[in-house]
Amino acid sequence: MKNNPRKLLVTGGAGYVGSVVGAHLLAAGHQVTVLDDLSTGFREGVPDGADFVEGRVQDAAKVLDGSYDAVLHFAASSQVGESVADPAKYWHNNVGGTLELLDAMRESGVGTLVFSSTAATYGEPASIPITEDAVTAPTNPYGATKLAVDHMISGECAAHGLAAVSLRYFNVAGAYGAYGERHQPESHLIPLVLQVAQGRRDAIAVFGDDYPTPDGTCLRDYIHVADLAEAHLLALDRATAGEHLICNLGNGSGFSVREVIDTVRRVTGHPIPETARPRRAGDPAALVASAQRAHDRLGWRPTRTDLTDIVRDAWTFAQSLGEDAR
Ligand SMILES: O=c1ccn([C@@H]2O[C@H](COP(=O)(O)OP(=O)(O)O[C@H]3O[C@H](CO)[C@H](O)[C@H](O)[C@H]3O)[C@@H](O)[C@H]2O)c(=O)[nH]1
Repeated sequence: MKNNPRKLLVTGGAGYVGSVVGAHLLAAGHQVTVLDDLSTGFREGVPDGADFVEGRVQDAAKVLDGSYDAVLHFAASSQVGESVADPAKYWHNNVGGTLELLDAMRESGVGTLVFSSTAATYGEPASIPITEDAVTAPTNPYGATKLAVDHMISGECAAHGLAAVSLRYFNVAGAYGAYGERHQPESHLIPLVLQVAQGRRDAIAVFGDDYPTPDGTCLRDYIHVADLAEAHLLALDRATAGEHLICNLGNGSGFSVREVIDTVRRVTGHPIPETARPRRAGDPAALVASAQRAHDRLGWRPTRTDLTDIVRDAWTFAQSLGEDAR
């Protein structure tokens, strides 16, 4: 139990990362209200013990009644491909929604924000590992909208003394108890490979095997969602009035698409057939984080860095979903 329990609004707390962070906040003794419109989240994702308000981020003013200490903001549209096909949806939901949230926070006197940002704000990296000083040149509207929100938050910190931390996630994976990854449609590598192991797909498509990487497939920095959650609790404690701290969250090591597939083979015992496909548009060859700043400023160190452990937790969660919930 924490010595200073706080009253927190968690937007998007019925989604993958929001539900896991919400569960960690509750376990630490905080009081949590989840605001989620269930457009991509699930009612069962709202962590046990949280209050739940079904609504959009734009409804935050109706919830923030002057009694809240901080907001953790996860609600967003987050599919890269969809953002290319329907950019306006991303500018409305991610930028427009956050603008209204920031207004509501200012008007009700909430002085602390932890924001779910992304590696997609950097675009194609000039070098790896990627530090927070790297050029931000997003290659799709999803990344552009998240970067725009980071700029909006910086302005609030400078003008009105908001205490804010943006956490730039690399490839979030794994599960935490009853809370895990469940997108519809699914586009992320690990849940898709697990669907093959469950017999729900015939094979996994490998998007490109001619990248300049050791085995020709893309390298990504997979970070366990429970490690990610712990960084949010630290960010909440360390946020400082008037400062916008931006920290990358990753393990600092890259795993290839082939290594992920091999790990799923080992964990599940399934042969996992592959089909070679062309490169997916906009995929950088390698995205690996430097999380040095998160260590220095938040005191954060990931502890579940073994890909086998990440895949095993995701597999346990995938198997826990009933047929109708998949
Ligand atoms: O069926 C698939 C799905 C993915 N991949 C490959 O697996 C790797 C990981 O792909 P994901 O879609 O799981 O993850 P991304 O790296 O594309 O996405 C991550 O980075 C994005 C920004 O670049 C967003 O932030 C997104 O939310 C985050 O999960 C990529 O090389 C991709 O090409 C395949 O080979 N086959």
